[in-house]
Amino acid sequence: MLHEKAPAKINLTLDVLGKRPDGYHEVEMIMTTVDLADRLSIRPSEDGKIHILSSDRYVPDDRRNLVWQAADLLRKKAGIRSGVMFTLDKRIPVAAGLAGGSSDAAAALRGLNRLWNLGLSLDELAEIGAEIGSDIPFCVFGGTSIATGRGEKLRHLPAPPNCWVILAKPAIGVSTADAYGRLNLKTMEHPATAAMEAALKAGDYEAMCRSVGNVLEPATMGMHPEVAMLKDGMKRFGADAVLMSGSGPTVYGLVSSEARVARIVNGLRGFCPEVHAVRMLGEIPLA
Ligand SMILES: C[C@](O)(CO)[C@H](O)COP(=O)(O)OP(=O)(O)OC[C@H]1O[C@@H](n2ccc(N)nc2=O)[C@H](O)[C@@H]1O
Ligand SMILES: Nc1ncnc2c1ncn2[C@@H]1O[C@H](COP(=O)(O)OP(=O)(O)OP(=O)(O)O)[C@@H](O)[C@H]1O
Repeated sequence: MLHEKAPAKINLTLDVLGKRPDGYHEVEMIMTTVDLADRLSIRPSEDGKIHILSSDRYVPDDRRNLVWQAADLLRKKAGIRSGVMFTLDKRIPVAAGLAGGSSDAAAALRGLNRLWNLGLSLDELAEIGAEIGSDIPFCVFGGTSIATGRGEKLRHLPAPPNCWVILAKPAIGVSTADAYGRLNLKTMEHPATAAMEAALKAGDYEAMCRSVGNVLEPATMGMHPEVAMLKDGMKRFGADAVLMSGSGPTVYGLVSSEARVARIVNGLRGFCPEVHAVRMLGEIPLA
Protein backbone atom coordinates (compact mmCIF):
# COMPACT_ATOMS: atom_id res chain seq x y z
CA MET A 1 0.00 0.00 0.00
CA LEU A 2 1.28 3.45 -0.99
CA HIS A 3 0.28 6.81 0.48
CA GLU A 4 0.27 10.23 -1.20
CA LYS A 5 -0.68 13.60 0.27
CA ALA A 6 -2.77 15.84 -1.97
CA PRO A 7 -2.55 19.44 -0.71
CA ALA A 8 -4.95 22.27 -1.56
CA LYS A 9 -3.76 25.34 -3.45
CA ILE A 10 -4.67 29.00 -3.20
CA ASN A 11 -4.32 31.65 -5.89
CA LEU A 12 -2.24 34.61 -4.76
CA THR A 13 -3.10 36.10 -8.16
CA LEU A 14 -5.35 35.04 -11.03
CA ASP A 15 -5.38 37.07 -14.24
CA VAL A 16 -7.00 36.34 -17.60
CA LEU A 17 -5.20 37.69 -20.66
CA GLY A 18 -7.79 36.72 -23.26
CA LYS A 19 -10.00 34.02 -24.74
CA ARG A 20 -8.38 31.21 -26.70
CA PRO A 21 -9.64 29.57 -29.89
CA ASP A 22 -10.13 26.28 -27.95
CA GLY A 23 -12.71 27.99 -25.67
CA TYR A 24 -10.37 28.14 -22.66
CA HIS A 25 -8.90 31.38 -21.28
CA GLU A 26 -5.27 32.38 -21.43
CA VAL A 27 -4.33 32.83 -17.76
CA GLU A 28 -1.44 34.19 -15.72
CA MET A 29 -1.64 33.20 -12.07
CA ILE A 30 0.54 32.63 -9.03
CA MET A 31 -0.46 29.64 -6.93
CA THR A 32 0.92 28.07 -3.77
CA THR A 33 0.09 24.91 -1.83
CA VAL A 34 -1.22 25.06 1.75
CA ASP A 35 -1.17 22.59 4.61
CA LEU A 36 -4.69 21.24 4.12
CA ALA A 37 -4.50 17.94 2.28
CA ASP A 38 -6.52 14.94 1.16
CA ARG A 39 -4.89 11.54 1.78
CA LEU A 40 -4.81 9.01 -1.03
CA SER A 41 -3.91 5.36 -0.35
CA ILE A 42 -3.20 3.14 -3.34
CA ARG A 43 -2.98 -0.63 -3.62
CA PRO A 44 -3.23 -3.15 -6.45
CA SER A 45 -6.63 -4.71 -7.17
CA GLU A 46 -6.90 -8.26 -8.49
CA ASP A 47 -9.89 -7.69 -10.81
CA GLY A 48 -8.13 -5.34 -13.28
CA LYS A 49 -10.52 -2.45 -12.50
CA ILE A 50 -10.13 1.01 -10.97
CA HIS A 51 -11.95 1.35 -7.62
CA ILE A 52 -12.38 4.44 -5.44
CA LEU A 53 -13.55 4.42 -1.82
CA SER A 54 -14.15 7.99 -0.69
CA SER A 55 -14.79 9.35 2.79
CA ASP A 56 -17.03 12.07 1.30
CA ARG A 57 -20.41 11.02 -0.04
CA TYR A 58 -20.57 14.06 -2.35
CA VAL A 59 -17.48 12.92 -4.23
CA PRO A 60 -18.19 10.53 -7.13
CA ASP A 61 -16.59 7.08 -6.86
CA ASP A 62 -16.68 6.29 -10.59
CA ARG A 63 -15.22 7.65 -13.84
CA ARG A 64 -16.43 11.16 -12.95
CA ASN A 65 -13.74 11.24 -10.25
CA LEU A 66 -10.51 12.90 -11.47
CA VAL A 67 -8.54 10.16 -9.68
CA TRP A 68 -10.29 7.55 -11.83
CA GLN A 69 -9.56 9.57 -14.99
CA ALA A 70 -5.88 9.99 -14.06
CA ALA A 71 -5.46 6.26 -13.39
CA ASP A 72 -7.27 5.29 -16.59
CA LEU A 73 -5.20 7.65 -18.74
CA LEU A 74 -1.90 6.61 -17.16
CA ARG A 75 -2.79 2.93 -17.66
CA LYS A 76 -3.48 3.53 -21.34
CA LYS A 77 -0.30 5.57 -21.86
CA ALA A 78 1.87 3.00 -20.08
CA GLY A 79 0.11 -0.03 -21.58
CA ILE A 80 -0.76 -1.42 -18.14
CA ARG A 81 -3.68 -3.76 -17.43
CA SER A 82 -3.44 -3.97 -13.62
CA GLY A 83 -6.34 -2.87 -11.46
CA VAL A 84 -6.00 -0.45 -8.58
CA MET A 85 -7.89 0.39 -5.39
CA PHE A 86 -7.81 4.00 -4.13
CA THR A 87 -8.92 5.04 -0.67
CA LEU A 88 -9.55 8.78 -0.60
CA ASP A 89 -9.71 10.60 2.72
CA LYS A 90 -11.25 13.96 1.69
CA ARG A 91 -10.29 16.92 3.87
CA ILE A 92 -10.25 19.66 1.21
CA PRO A 93 -13.71 21.18 0.72
CA VAL A 94 -15.29 20.08 -2.60
CA ALA A 95 -15.99 22.51 -5.48
CA ALA A 96 -14.29 25.19 -3.42
CA GLY A 97 -11.64 26.80 -5.66
CA LEU A 98 -8.89 24.93 -3.81
CA ALA A 99 -8.13 22.39 -6.59
CA GLY A 100 -9.09 19.43 -4.40
CA GLY A 101 -9.99 17.08 -7.24
CA SER A 102 -6.98 18.20 -9.29
CA SER A 103 -4.64 17.56 -6.38
CA ASP A 104 -6.12 14.09 -5.85
CA ALA A 105 -5.55 13.32 -9.55
CA ALA A 106 -1.96 14.58 -9.31
CA ALA A 107 -1.40 12.39 -6.22
CA ALA A 108 -2.81 9.41 -8.14
CA LEU A 109 -0.32 10.02 -10.98
CA ARG A 110 2.62 10.30 -8.57
CA GLY A 111 1.51 7.24 -6.61
CA LEU A 112 0.87 5.02 -9.63
CA ASN A 113 4.23 6.04 -11.12
CA ARG A 114 5.74 4.46 -7.98
CA LEU A 115 3.38 1.48 -7.73
CA TRP A 116 3.92 0.46 -11.34
CA ASN A 117 7.63 1.46 -11.45
CA LEU A 118 7.07 3.58 -14.55
CA GLY A 119 10.06 5.87 -13.99
CA LEU A 120 8.23 8.91 -15.40
CA SER A 121 9.50 12.38 -14.45
CA LEU A 122 7.23 14.94 -12.76
CA ASP A 123 7.29 16.88 -16.06
CA GLU A 124 5.94 13.81 -17.86
CA LEU A 125 3.26 13.25 -15.21
CA ALA A 126 2.27 16.93 -15.44
CA GLU A 127 1.90 16.63 -19.22
CA ILE A 128 -0.38 13.62 -18.81
CA GLY A 129 -2.37 15.44 -16.07
CA ALA A 130 -2.91 18.45 -18.36
CA GLU A 131 -5.05 16.25 -20.62
CA ILE A 132 -7.53 15.90 -17.74
CA GLY A 133 -7.54 19.34 -16.09
CA SER A 134 -5.73 22.68 -16.22
CA ASP A 135 -4.83 22.72 -12.50
CA ILE A 136 -3.34 19.21 -12.43
CA PRO A 137 0.18 20.08 -13.72
CA PHE A 138 0.62 22.60 -10.89
CA CYS A 139 -0.62 20.02 -8.38
CA VAL A 140 1.86 17.40 -9.64
CA PHE A 141 4.71 19.62 -8.39
CA GLY A 142 3.09 21.60 -5.55
CA GLY A 143 5.11 24.44 -4.02
CA THR A 144 4.77 27.88 -5.57
CA SER A 145 4.59 28.64 -9.29
CA ILE A 146 3.43 31.12 -11.87
CA ALA A 147 1.17 29.34 -14.35
CA THR A 148 0.41 30.52 -17.88
CA GLY A 149 -1.25 29.12 -21.00
CA ARG A 150 -4.38 27.26 -19.89
CA GLY A 151 -2.66 26.93 -16.48
CA GLU A 152 -0.34 24.10 -17.53
CA LYS A 153 2.87 26.08 -18.26
CA LEU A 154 4.73 26.48 -14.98
CA ARG A 155 7.67 28.47 -13.70
CA HIS A 156 8.75 27.75 -10.12
CA LEU A 157 8.90 30.69 -7.67
CA PRO A 158 10.27 31.06 -4.13
CA ALA A 159 7.99 30.09 -1.24
CA PRO A 160 5.86 32.93 0.19
CA PRO A 161 6.96 34.56 3.45
CA ASN A 162 5.81 32.56 6.45
CA CYS A 163 2.26 33.37 7.55
CA TRP A 164 -1.11 31.86 8.44
CA VAL A 165 -3.82 31.28 5.87
CA ILE A 166 -7.43 31.25 7.05
CA LEU A 167 -9.73 29.46 4.61
CA ALA A 168 -13.48 30.04 4.78
CA LYS A 169 -15.90 28.26 2.46
CA PRO A 170 -19.56 29.25 2.36
CA ALA A 171 -22.06 26.40 1.90
CA ILE A 172 -22.25 26.72 -1.89
CA GLY A 173 -20.32 25.16 -4.76
CA VAL A 174 -19.14 27.11 -7.81
CA SER A 175 -18.78 25.75 -11.33
CA THR A 176 -15.43 26.89 -12.75
CA ALA A 177 -16.91 27.07 -16.26
CA ASP A 178 -19.67 29.43 -15.04
CA ALA A 179 -17.17 31.74 -13.33
CA TYR A 180 -15.03 31.98 -16.49
CA GLY A 181 -18.21 32.35 -18.56
CA ARG A 182 -19.32 35.42 -16.59
CA LEU A 183 -15.99 37.20 -16.92
CA ASN A 184 -16.11 40.64 -18.51
CA LEU A 185 -12.84 40.83 -20.43
CA LYS A 186 -13.26 44.56 -21.14
CA THR A 187 -13.94 45.91 -17.65
CA MET A 188 -11.90 43.56 -15.46
CA GLU A 189 -9.13 44.92 -13.25
CA HIS A 190 -5.88 43.03 -13.69
CA PRO A 191 -3.96 41.96 -10.57
CA ALA A 192 -0.36 43.09 -9.97
CA THR A 193 1.28 39.81 -11.03
CA ALA A 194 4.77 41.31 -11.49
CA ALA A 195 4.57 42.98 -8.07
CA MET A 196 3.54 39.64 -6.52
CA GLU A 197 6.47 37.86 -8.15
CA ALA A 198 8.83 40.58 -6.88
CA ALA A 199 7.32 40.33 -3.38
CA LEU A 200 7.93 36.56 -3.29
CA LYS A 201 11.51 36.99 -4.53
CA ALA A 202 12.14 39.64 -1.86
CA GLY A 203 10.33 37.68 0.89
CA ASP A 204 8.29 40.85 1.54
CA TYR A 205 5.07 39.97 3.43
CA GLU A 206 3.49 43.46 3.24
CA ALA A 207 4.13 43.69 -0.52
CA MET A 208 2.64 40.20 -0.97
CA CYS A 209 -0.49 41.31 0.89
CA ARG A 210 -0.77 44.45 -1.29
CA SER A 211 -0.45 42.44 -4.52
CA VAL A 212 -3.15 39.75 -4.22
CA GLY A 213 -5.85 39.88 -6.90
CA ASN A 214 -8.27 37.61 -8.78
CA VAL A 215 -10.27 38.62 -11.88
CA LEU A 216 -12.79 35.82 -11.26
CA GLU A 217 -13.87 37.40 -7.95
CA PRO A 218 -16.50 39.78 -9.38
CA ALA A 219 -17.79 37.02 -11.66
CA THR A 220 -18.40 34.61 -8.77
CA MET A 221 -19.63 37.35 -6.44
CA GLY A 222 -22.25 38.23 -9.07
CA MET A 223 -23.69 34.72 -8.65
CA HIS A 224 -23.05 34.42 -4.90
CA PRO A 225 -23.17 37.60 -2.76
CA GLU A 226 -22.09 35.44 0.25
CA VAL A 227 -18.53 35.63 -1.08
CA ALA A 228 -18.43 39.45 -0.79
CA MET A 229 -19.93 39.26 2.71
CA LEU A 230 -17.32 36.74 3.77
CA LYS A 231 -14.52 38.95 2.40
CA ASP A 232 -15.84 41.92 4.36
CA GLY A 233 -16.11 39.82 7.54
CA MET A 234 -12.58 38.48 7.18
CA LYS A 235 -11.23 42.04 6.74
CA ARG A 236 -13.21 43.37 9.69
CA PHE A 237 -11.91 40.58 11.95
CA GLY A 238 -8.36 41.67 11.10
CA ALA A 239 -6.81 39.69 8.20
CA ASP A 240 -3.90 41.48 6.48
CA ALA A 241 -5.10 40.55 2.96
CA VAL A 242 -8.28 38.87 1.76
CA LEU A 243 -9.02 37.19 -1.59
CA MET A 244 -11.20 34.56 -3.21
CA SER A 245 -9.20 31.53 -4.36
CA GLY A 246 -9.57 30.22 -7.95
CA SER A 247 -13.16 30.32 -9.12
CA GLY A 248 -14.31 30.32 -5.48
CA PRO A 249 -16.30 30.33 -3.36
CA THR A 250 -13.52 29.86 -0.75
CA VAL A 251 -12.16 33.13 0.60
CA TYR A 252 -8.77 33.20 2.29
CA GLY A 253 -7.15 35.68 4.64
CA LEU A 254 -3.42 36.10 5.23
CA VAL A 255 -2.39 36.76 8.83
CA SER A 256 1.16 37.33 10.10
CA SER A 257 0.58 36.96 13.83
CA GLU A 258 -0.66 33.76 15.47
CA ALA A 259 -2.42 35.81 18.15
CA ARG A 260 -4.91 37.16 15.59
CA VAL A 261 -5.70 33.75 14.04
CA ALA A 262 -8.05 32.49 16.78
CA ARG A 263 -10.00 35.77 16.85
CA ILE A 264 -10.61 35.69 13.09
CA VAL A 265 -11.47 31.97 13.04
CA ASN A 266 -13.93 32.32 15.94
CA GLY A 267 -15.52 35.40 14.38
CA LEU A 268 -16.04 33.65 11.06
CA ARG A 269 -17.43 30.43 12.55
CA GLY A 270 -20.51 32.44 13.53
CA PHE A 271 -21.67 32.68 9.93
CA CYS A 272 -19.53 30.34 7.85
CA PRO A 273 -19.81 26.55 8.20
CA GLU A 274 -16.30 25.62 7.10
CA VAL A 275 -13.24 27.48 8.43
CA HIS A 276 -9.63 26.22 8.55
CA ALA A 277 -6.44 27.92 9.78
CA VAL A 278 -3.44 26.46 7.93
CA ARG A 279 0.16 27.32 7.01
CA MET A 280 1.61 27.85 3.57
CA LEU A 281 3.54 24.72 2.63
CA GLY A 282 6.54 26.63 1.33
CA GLU A 283 8.90 24.58 -0.74
CA ILE A 284 7.96 21.56 -2.84
CA PRO A 285 6.63 19.08 -0.24
CA LEU A 286 5.55 16.09 -2.23
CA ALA A 287 8.52 13.79 -2.74
C1 LIG B 1 -9.86 28.56 -11.67
C2 LIG B 1 -8.63 27.68 -11.61
O1 LIG B 1 -8.83 26.66 -10.63
C3 LIG B 1 -7.46 28.53 -11.14
O2 LIG B 1 -6.37 27.74 -10.74
C4 LIG B 1 -8.31 27.03 -12.95
O3 LIG B 1 -8.13 28.00 -13.96
C5 LIG B 1 -9.35 26.01 -13.38
O4 LIG B 1 -8.72 24.79 -13.47
P1 LIG B 1 -9.53 23.41 -13.59
O5 LIG B 1 -10.61 23.34 -12.56
O6 LIG B 1 -8.50 22.33 -13.64
O7 LIG B 1 -10.25 23.62 -14.99
P2 LIG B 1 -10.56 22.60 -16.19
O8 LIG B 1 -11.16 21.36 -15.63
O9 LIG B 1 -9.37 22.47 -17.08
O10 LIG B 1 -11.68 23.44 -16.95
C6 LIG B 1 -12.96 23.63 -16.45
C7 LIG B 1 -13.64 24.74 -17.23
O11 LIG B 1 -13.10 26.02 -16.82
C8 LIG B 1 -12.93 26.88 -17.92
N1 LIG B 1 -11.49 27.25 -18.04
C9 LIG B 1 -10.54 26.58 -17.33
C10 LIG B 1 -9.20 26.93 -17.43
C11 LIG B 1 -8.86 28.00 -18.31
N2 LIG B 1 -7.58 28.38 -18.45
N3 LIG B 1 -9.82 28.64 -19.00
C12 LIG B 1 -11.14 28.29 -18.88
O12 LIG B 1 -12.00 28.89 -19.52
C13 LIG B 1 -13.46 26.14 -19.13
O13 LIG B 1 -14.80 26.52 -19.29
C14 LIG B 1 -13.38 24.68 -18.72
O14 LIG B 1 -14.36 23.90 -19.36
N1 LIG C 1 -11.30 13.61 -6.34
C1 LIG C 1 -12.29 14.51 -6.35
N2 LIG C 1 -12.51 15.31 -5.28
C2 LIG C 1 -13.50 16.21 -5.30
N3 LIG C 1 -14.33 16.43 -6.34
C3 LIG C 1 -14.15 15.69 -7.44
C4 LIG C 1 -13.11 14.73 -7.50
N4 LIG C 1 -13.15 14.18 -8.71
C5 LIG C 1 -14.16 14.76 -9.38
N5 LIG C 1 -14.78 15.67 -8.63
C6 LIG C 1 -15.91 16.52 -9.08
O1 LIG C 1 -15.36 17.78 -9.43
C7 LIG C 1 -16.15 18.86 -8.95
C8 LIG C 1 -15.21 20.00 -8.53
O2 LIG C 1 -14.53 19.59 -7.37
P1 LIG C 1 -13.13 20.19 -6.87
O3 LIG C 1 -13.13 20.00 -5.39
O4 LIG C 1 -12.00 19.60 -7.62
O5 LIG C 1 -13.30 21.72 -7.26
P2 LIG C 1 -12.36 22.97 -7.12
O6 LIG C 1 -11.63 22.93 -5.82
O7 LIG C 1 -13.22 24.17 -7.37
O8 LIG C 1 -11.34 22.79 -8.30
P3 LIG C 1 -10.51 23.93 -9.08
O9 LIG C 1 -9.99 24.86 -8.03
O10 LIG C 1 -9.42 23.11 -9.74
O11 LIG C 1 -11.48 24.54 -10.05
C9 LIG C 1 -16.97 18.27 -7.81
O12 LIG C 1 -18.26 18.79 -7.84
C10 LIG C 1 -16.95 16.76 -8.01
O13 LIG C 1 -18.18 16.27 -8.47
